[in-house]
Amino acid sequence: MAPTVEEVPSVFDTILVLDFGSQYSHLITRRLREFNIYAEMLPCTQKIKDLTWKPKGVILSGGPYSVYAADAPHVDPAVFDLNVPIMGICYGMQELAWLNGKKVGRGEKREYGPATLNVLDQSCPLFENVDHSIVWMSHGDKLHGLPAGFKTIATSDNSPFCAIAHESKEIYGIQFHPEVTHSKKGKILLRNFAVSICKAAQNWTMENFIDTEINRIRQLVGPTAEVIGAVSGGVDSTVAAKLMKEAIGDRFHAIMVDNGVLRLNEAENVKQFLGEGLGINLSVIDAADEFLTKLKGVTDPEKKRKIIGNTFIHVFEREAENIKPKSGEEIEFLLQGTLYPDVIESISFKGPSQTIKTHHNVGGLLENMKLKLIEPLRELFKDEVRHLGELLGIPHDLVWRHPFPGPGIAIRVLGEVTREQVAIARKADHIYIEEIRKAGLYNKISQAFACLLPVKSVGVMGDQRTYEQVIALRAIETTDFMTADWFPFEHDFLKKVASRIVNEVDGVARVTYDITSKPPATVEWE
Ligand SMILES: Nc1ncnc2c1ncn2[C@@H]1O[C@H](COP(=O)(O)OP(=O)(O)OP(=O)(O)O)[C@@H](O)[C@H]1O
Ligand SMILES: O=c1[nH]c(=O)c2[nH+]cn([C@@H]3O[C@H](COP(=O)(O)O)[C@@H](O)[C@H]3O)c2[nH]1
Ligand SMILES: NC(=O)CC[C@H](N)C(=O)O
Ligand SMILES: [Mg+2]
Repeated sequence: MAPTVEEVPSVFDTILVLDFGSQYSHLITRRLREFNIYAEMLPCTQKIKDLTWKPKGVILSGGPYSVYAADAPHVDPAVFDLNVPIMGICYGMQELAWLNGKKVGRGEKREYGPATLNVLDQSCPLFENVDHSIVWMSHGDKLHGLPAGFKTIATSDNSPFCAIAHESKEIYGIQFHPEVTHSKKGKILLRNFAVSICKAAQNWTMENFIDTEINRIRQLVGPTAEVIGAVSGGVDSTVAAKLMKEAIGDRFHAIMVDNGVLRLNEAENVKQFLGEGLGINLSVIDAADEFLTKLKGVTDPEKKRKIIGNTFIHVFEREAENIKPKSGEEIEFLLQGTLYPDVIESISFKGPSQTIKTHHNVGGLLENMKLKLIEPLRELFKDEVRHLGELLGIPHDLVWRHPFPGPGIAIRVLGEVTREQVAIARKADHIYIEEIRKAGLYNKISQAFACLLPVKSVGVMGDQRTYEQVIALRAIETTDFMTADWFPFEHDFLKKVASRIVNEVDGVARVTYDITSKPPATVEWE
């Protein structure tokens, strides 16, 4: 059967995760996908009648609210008319109880941390191979009695209703969080729910996704229309571009903007590995002067970010006008490398969070350009994108590159960004990364780079006094870039890098290593 142009959930069996705002909600989706079941998260306010696909099962996530509060969010009751298995986790279970008798209230004591699961009903398919395991609790409210039509299927010391099940329907509630790794057998429990209870097929593999997605793109774009896209040489845009190339060949036009704050030799490298190596139809636009002129005299980090973001859009739009489609028609589509975490962020049921810094890339083009958007990676997490990249034959080193921010070295040169300052930061960064690679550490580190600080310091070289700037090195380990810890290099490694940078980079007299985690710091310095 040929896949239709509908979304992925129409092609793969899908578990719907309704998000009540727990910090762990997206992990439920992750865990399910780890055993090849496609899962998609939508806000708890999702109207079931607006779904264009039918889930194989539904999970109600945890959340920070109390179900009995006046402003607490509640699930669309139509979810019960889908007649598919439902499982509530923490808030999700309390919601099931609230809807069936309102026996939920504040617990005498809050419960954060480990508990031992004591299964009462061993015949329950949810608990195959999970009895007596450690589960993770994080709640202050609890059930004060059994909801109508339910029975207790597991207890723990502090939770007499640790897990409940409906007497006749496939509806379950669990007080603990199976999605966090501290729940030792949580993943097995989630699999039991999805596979044994929901009967979801375990066919969500990147191999299957490639075929589905290429077909989807071809049907969406049709036989003649053409597509443009911004590519940076980063992982996401390269994988998206390669997928487009596989789907529609030269009808895809990639544009790379050399904004003057890219890594050393980056534009030439990208031209080579994307253009020649992967056969992608690529134009590299040298807009360095334009960017650097606009950045002249600007030192405020947010101002720099805004200038770069706006200039990106400006240059991209101008260059898109210059692309002459083979068909003679107008370009119809714009490719974007949006990933699932971006989607989650925009749908998450959490309300606005504070802006720490404005992340700027080539976004916000759509309205002006009247282009239709194609986002082939919007269902994928970063590691899935990397796996996809490997399967598409993109070289390993490229697939595993550290992320590089859109504003580039401009946010790594503190203070005013000039050609000279960029050149210093670039050289130092190049040496640092080269040494990291030589030491076999590149893949152990999530991201590493050098920053140029706008301070001068006294040194002595060849009996001469020097008075030059300072380079700060940063290397972090993280899984999601939301929190991060600094990487514990051996002292000899740091010694070698520092010595090379001071010796080889004119304008630098001193090197420091940044040992701040995120929070309280961020990954980038600006
Ligand atoms: N110099 C550039 N030229 C053209 N497009 C760019 C440039 N820098 C960023 N972009 C666009 O902004 C998007 C987002 O940047 P982002 O850094 O998040 O992704 P990436 O560069 O593709 O991958 P990575 O996370 O590995 O750096 C890119 O996918 C690309 O479309
Ligand atoms: O594409 C991007 N455009 C940006 O404007 C931007 N700012 C930060 N980053 C990257 O995001 C991650 C977290 O960075 P921060 O802790 O500094 O916010 C790190 O990986 C940063 O490199 C950006 N990426
Ligand atoms: N983690 C949760 O879902 C917590 C649910 C609810 N807010 C409680 O404290 O019990
Ligand atoms: Mg990037």
